[in-house]
Amino acid sequence: MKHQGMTLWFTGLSGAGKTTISKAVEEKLREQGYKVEVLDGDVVRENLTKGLGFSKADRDENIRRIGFVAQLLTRNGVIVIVSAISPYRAIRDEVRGKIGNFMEIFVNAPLAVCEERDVKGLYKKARAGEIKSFTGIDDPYEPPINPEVECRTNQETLAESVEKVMAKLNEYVHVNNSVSKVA
Ligand SMILES: Nc1ncnc2c1ncn2[C@@H]1O[C@H](COP(=O)(O)OS(=O)(=O)O)[C@@H](OP(=O)(O)O)[C@H]1O
Ligand SMILES: Nc1ncnc2c1ncn2[C@@H]1O[C@H](COP(=O)(O)OP(=O)(O)O)[C@@H](O)[C@H]1O
Repeated sequence: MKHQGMTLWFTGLSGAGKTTISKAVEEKLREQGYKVEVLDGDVVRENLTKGLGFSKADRDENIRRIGFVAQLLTRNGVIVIVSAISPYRAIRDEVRGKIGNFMEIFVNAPLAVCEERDVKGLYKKARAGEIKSFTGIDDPYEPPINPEVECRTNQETLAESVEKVMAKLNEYVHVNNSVSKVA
């Protein structure tokens, strides 16, 4: 039987919790014996999409390239975890269409909460005008309309967010019985 994988696509503002939740999900999946690869916006921008900026055209190109790699891995039985702001709905829907086995996870926290967290100090810089086109400040974020999972990270614990993602993934695995484990 040909095994297919699945792409778990985490989208949301900077500081919403994409990396935190996706790392915890990655750990759980590895414990359970799944083949997992992680494509995190921050890391991917140092290699696969090095040189791209934050204009709409560059963000779309970033997402297309990430989507392309995710597509290749997904059709070869890997669970791909993508963690990228991916602020534009149309390009998220485009990669969803290409990948097929795709779960969109909206990591949702109000801008004020993300800004208060300011994990990397970037909101402060954006407010000071030192960074231009910062998502949520002077650049758009288009929330998903019908995501498979929504994690409200200002209202639920990390464990609850992780559980929601795992539960939805298990639904897919049981319906399709097609996500492969490491032999
Ligand atoms: N202008 C601007 N807007 C948003 N984010 C910025 C910007 N400049 C740098 N950064 C840092 O880059 C990370 C986002 O990269 P992504 O590849 O996820 O962005 S995108 O999906 O192409 O929109 C993002 O990482 P996260 O905080 O983990 O989301 C920021 O650390
Ligand atoms: N329920 C939660 N889920 C995820 N992160 C949370 C949650 N509650 C608080 N946080 C905190 O929010 C911050 C999110 O940062 P990060 O995961 O780097 O965001 P992103 O990858 O979206 O930029 C971390 O400091 C994390 O500890």
